[in-house]
Amino acid sequence: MTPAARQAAAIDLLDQWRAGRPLEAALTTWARKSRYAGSKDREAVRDIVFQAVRCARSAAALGGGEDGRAMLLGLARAEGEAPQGWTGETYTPAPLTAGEAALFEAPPEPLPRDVALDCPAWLWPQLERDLGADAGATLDLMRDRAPVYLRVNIQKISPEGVIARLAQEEITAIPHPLAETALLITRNPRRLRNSSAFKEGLVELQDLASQAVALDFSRAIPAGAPVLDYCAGGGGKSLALAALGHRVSAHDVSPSRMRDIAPRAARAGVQIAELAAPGGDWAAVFADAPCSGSGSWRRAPEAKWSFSPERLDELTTIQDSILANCAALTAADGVLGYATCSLLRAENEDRIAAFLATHKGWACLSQRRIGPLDGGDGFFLAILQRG
Ligand SMILES: C[S@@+](CC[C@H](N)C(=O)[O-])C[C@H]1O[C@@H](n2cnc3c(N)ncnc32)[C@H](O)[C@@H]1O
Repeated sequence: MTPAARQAAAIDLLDQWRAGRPLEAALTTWARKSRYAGSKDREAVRDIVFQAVRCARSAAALGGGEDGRAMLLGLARAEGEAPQGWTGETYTPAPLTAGEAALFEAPPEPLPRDVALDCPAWLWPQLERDLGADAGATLDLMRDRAPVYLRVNIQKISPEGVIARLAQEEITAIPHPLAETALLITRNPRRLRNSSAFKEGLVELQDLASQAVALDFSRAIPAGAPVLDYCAGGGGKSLALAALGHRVSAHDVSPSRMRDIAPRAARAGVQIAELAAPGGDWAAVFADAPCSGSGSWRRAPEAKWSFSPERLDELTTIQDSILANCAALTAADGVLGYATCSLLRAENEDRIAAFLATHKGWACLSQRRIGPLDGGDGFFLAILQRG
């Protein structure tokens, strides 16, 4: 496919997204129907679509409309160059109209700050308050794709060993100071899933901040302590904690979300029990609570635009009840870790304050925020202890 033909496909997919279709579903159907599209074409179309969604507000403002065509014109205008090859022939977009061509005759006018930062209008005052001096730089960074990190399974191999193994398959990775298990992939990240190191369970794909949070929680509890991972989902934190030597039991309100845990654990060479209805007194409970996901909007940019004040209210209620449930499962002197991948105080520090106000005998030992400026997703971790 030519670059213009890839853009035509992206325009169609963005129109479907604007009409309410989830991006992944639209991309999957397109890839299935477009037998002429090779793997490089599929990757390129996906990259264009995701970049346009990350920058949906500024792209629409610069492109003069909300549809996919206007969004791509807006992205092109931000780059300072009119799109090439839009002739209307051989599956390319129609030529620019006079009005569209005029957009490229003058430099773009300055946009309001929240539009330029591609932040939902209602959320900007909160994020500006919660992130303080880092608000602009954080949101600006989140207008681009996220770096790819892997977690070294240190039970099986050292980071240096992984770097050498991956180099044989032309994948380059370098350490990151935020987490000793983390390597940043600097070349050929898309090859990782097919690499022998991945297939042999020597590495997992996992964001830097998730790894830092697992390491922090592990350090806050006795070495090898059993852990109840109360919101285990696909098992990212369960696997990271198991690889740090903990005996992990996983639970999720939706057991089907845990279906990947068994094969991932088998690949990593660890055991993780799955509990439908956990009970008892746990010395360590970890709650990676459902949240806005605002710290990972680079990876899941649709969520940025579908998030709403009503959903935030729903989430904070769920987060409070998860904290209360986990507190009831924690033994005397036990430790409870509460984590989110949210940038919002309302889902983080405010939830801990509300918990402490209603749970006597509990103390907060530490709270840590990790931001995209640190290199990975945004994350929050509070370590609580029952007295
Ligand atoms: C942020 S995700 C977990 C991600 C996972 N820990 C990982 O590292 O891959 C949050 C999970 O919480 C689960 N969840 C939502 N409400 C819950 C509840 N009331 N009790 C337990 N789990 C819940 C969701 O099904 C979802 O899988």
